[in-house]
Formats: sequence, C-alpha cells, structure tokens
Amino acid sequence: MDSALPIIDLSADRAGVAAGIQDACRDSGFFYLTGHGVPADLLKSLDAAARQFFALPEDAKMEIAMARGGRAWRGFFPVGGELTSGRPDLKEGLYFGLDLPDDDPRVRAGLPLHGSSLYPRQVPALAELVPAYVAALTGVAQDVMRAVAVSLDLPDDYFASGYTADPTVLFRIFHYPPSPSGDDGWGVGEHTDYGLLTLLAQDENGGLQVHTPRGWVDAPPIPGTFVCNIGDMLDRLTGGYYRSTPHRVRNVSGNERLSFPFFFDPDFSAAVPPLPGRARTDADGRPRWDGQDLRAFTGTYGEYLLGKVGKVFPQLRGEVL
Ligand SMILES: O=C(O)CCC(=O)C(=O)O
Ligand SMILES: [Fe+2]
Repeated sequence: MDSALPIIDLSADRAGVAAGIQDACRDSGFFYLTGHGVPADLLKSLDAAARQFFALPEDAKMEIAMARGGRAWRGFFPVGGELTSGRPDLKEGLYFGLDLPDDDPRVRAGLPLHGSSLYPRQVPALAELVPAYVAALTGVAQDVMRAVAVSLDLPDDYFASGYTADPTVLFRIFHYPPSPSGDDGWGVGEHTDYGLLTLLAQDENGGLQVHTPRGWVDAPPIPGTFVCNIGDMLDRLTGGYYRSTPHRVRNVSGNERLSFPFFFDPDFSAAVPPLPGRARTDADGRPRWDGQDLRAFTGTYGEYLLGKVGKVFPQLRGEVL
C-alpha cells in the first residue's frame, strides 16, 4: 500500500481548489490540506498537553469520564470504551464540542450533545488550547466548505449561510496505544464519518487506511497538513456524486499514537435532503460499504448523528438518549 491521496493547497486560487476538491471527492473523498494557516505551534502545544493527560493514572483520567458529562456527551473514555462497527476499539480518548452556556435554550431543553466540555484539572492548558483549536479549525472548515460549494456549482456561501451557519462541531483527541504484536484488532474499525467534513491532524506514527476505489491505501502523516475527508451528509446531499469513504486505523508503529479529528457537520436541527439536480444518475452506482441507503433516511442531522453515536457508546445510550 502506498498513499495515493491528493494534496490540495487551500491558499491557491479558488477555481483550482474547487477543481481539486471535486476530483478528490469523486474518487476517494480523502485529500491532504495544506495552506490552511493554522499555526504549527498550536497543534504542538495541544499534542504536548494531550500526552500529559493520557499519561495520567487511570483514576485521574476517570475524573472526567463521559458518564459525568451527562447529556453533553463529553469527557474521557477508556480503552475499549467505544465500539466502531460493533467491536471495541484499541484506543482511549477525549470528547469535546462547542462550549454552550447552561442558559442556552438547547442546553435547557436537554438536547443531547449540547452543553459544555469537561476539562482535566491536572492539565489546565487543555481548557485554553481546545477552544482555540476548535475556533481555528472552524474557520478552515468554513473555507473548505466554500470551495466544496463552488465545486458543486453552488453559491460559495451556500453552506456558511445555511447548514453551517450554526454548525454541529465535535472535536476528539485519540490515543492509540501500540497494537500488541500479532493482534488483529483495530484502533478504529472500518467506518465512514457522519457529517460534512472531517479535518484530521495526526502525529508522526501513522496507521490510518482509506478504502479507495483501488483498494485500501495508507494515509501516512505529512507534516503541516490535515487529512480531510467528507462525511455521510455530503454523500447524501450529492446523491452519491461525492462519496463518504470507509477508513480505519491500526497503530503498528510501536509508539503511542495521537490523532485529533475535528468534525464539521450540519446544523443539528436541519434535515439534509439531496440537492435538487444532483440525482442518482450522477453517482457511479457502487453500493455503499455497509449496504445502507443514505437517501432512505428521513429526519434531522441530529437524529442521524444520535443514531450513530448511540451505537458506538451503547452504555451511555440508555442514560442519555
Ligand atoms: O485517528 C484517526 O486517524 C482517524 C479517526 C477517525 O477516523 C474518526 O475518529 O472518525
Ligand atoms: Fe473517521
């Protein structure tokens, strides 16, 4: 396996960026992003703080266990605590999102996934760095979505003034311990992402694999880039013209791997029906990896997301949903 994923420079001219995005999204739905303007030092500080957190004893980490995050569904989950594709993942992690005040109407109404994040008292820097990183990546994601809109012959503010005027934003930090040798488990099992766009920062250890039309390929780290991929909602919006592509992770580096996926998704309350004029005839007719028909779903993005998240955290589902 070698990496065949394209690199797109977000600082290049708009038409070129849009054309590159169209090619990538019609192929594997994955590309590397450069020219994004996020300072390297921000990620470096976040990486250092996250390593400090994951090195804490388990009971210290469990002080901010997800079960304590209530309906906001934030905090720490231990190795084996998350099930992608029905099997426990070989990773632990931290879940964050937009910090909403207690008097936000959505928090008052008890809407799942809305509220404030849990930050560890042992690593206070995270409470500063995470919101700064989320703000920076939100700007990048809006810029990428502008280019996605242009690539679909839509007005460039199609998303910014609609689905992502009030986006659903989820941010996670994952720690993948080295896979025991001979182990055939996955750090993250095969899955597609749920929303519009994922921007992934990964450390130097690698392990991400992407199921392109030519088979599985590695997405090795390229310093200074994000791995960017589209999610189920862009697949659904475009009637399969753009594909959300399965990917998975196995950490065979022998080191502690960290990754930082940032998910940029539609407004929780929005239904995301296929775009008029982007009928199935545009798509290549390949059945989806899991047999699911994304067009068959009716409901809001929030309902779609909760259905997915409830499957990967079955123990929380009962308490929160
Ligand atoms: O850790 C990675 O490299 C990818 C994680 C991922 O695919 C996800 O969180 O959806
Ligand atoms: Fe993913």
